[in-house]
Amino acid sequence: MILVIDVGNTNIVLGIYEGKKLLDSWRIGTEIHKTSDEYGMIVNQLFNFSNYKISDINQVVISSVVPTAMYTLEHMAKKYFKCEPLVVGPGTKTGINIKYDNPKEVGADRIVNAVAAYELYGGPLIIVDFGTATTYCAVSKNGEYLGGAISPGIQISMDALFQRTAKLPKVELVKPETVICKNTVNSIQSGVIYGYVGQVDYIVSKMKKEMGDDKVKVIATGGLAKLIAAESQTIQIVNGLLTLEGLRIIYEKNKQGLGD
Ligand SMILES: Nc1ncnc2c1ncn2[C@@H]1O[C@H](COP(=O)(O)OP(=O)(O)O)[C@@H](O)[C@H]1O
Ligand SMILES: CC(C)(COP(=O)(O)O)[C@@H](O)C(=O)NCCC(=O)O
Ligand SMILES: [K+]
Repeated sequence: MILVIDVGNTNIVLGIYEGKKLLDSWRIGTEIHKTSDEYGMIVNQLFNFSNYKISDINQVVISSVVPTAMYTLEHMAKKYFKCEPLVVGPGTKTGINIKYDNPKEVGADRIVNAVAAYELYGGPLIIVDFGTATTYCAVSKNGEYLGGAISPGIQISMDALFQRTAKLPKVELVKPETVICKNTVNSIQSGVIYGYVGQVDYIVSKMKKEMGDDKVKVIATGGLAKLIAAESQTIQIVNGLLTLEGLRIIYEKNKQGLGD
């Protein structure tokens, strides 16, 4: 069994795979001040609760866009799982040819998503990941990572509105019935959610045009994917487990070189 860990700016998602099968997954908050021992104890409790043993795991695979948390989790893997974790980065085999100006600059989560989506659905495709930030990534028919776009995430857009105004409250991210709203709470929900749907459909349509292909598949993932996909005209597939799947596939591609 392997333990895969995806460290985002808001959440750390952990999953256990046996072969291709995801046995369990958990989501915990990303806290850069937590120590490797604290993370070790959280993982230990999650394992205990679900009746898994730390010793069942023969490899830990990590992708992170938060460097401090990555070092902490690497250390956690060494200390508690007695293994040298596979950390997605330069040198990791992915099967994806990165066409970014500087390939090292691309967030590991974006690469991992691209690996998963390309393997599961085939290219050409666009991945939209609704995390802390929203990322758009284009992958060609031949598996080239063409690049994409990054915008402020839905929750942080909403948080900024609350923080920088005197009278606007913090509201729940739910879709109001109508776009024209008659109270402040619904008006904010309307602007943020329908505005976001517009952003997604506009960017995806422009990306498709630049890719010069009508058969581009559009896959959404991340904490808030379902909310937007329900309203979007361009998103075709929602796969909330894309990053975990990508980590499993990357493990398969790299396991020969690992010491177990
Ligand atoms: N299961 C969920 N249901 C609804 N919202 C979620 C869920 N998981 C995460 N979120 C929200 O999605 C946003 C972050 O998504 P996530 O994909 O975990 O981000 P990151 O990868 O950047 O840590 C946050 O605003 C969080 O509150
Ligand atoms: C864009 C991101 C902040 C998204 O992270 P997330 O929302 O998943 O926490 C992350 O992928 C990142 O730090 N990327 C580096 C810059 C780039 O991809 O070009
Ligand atoms: K993410």
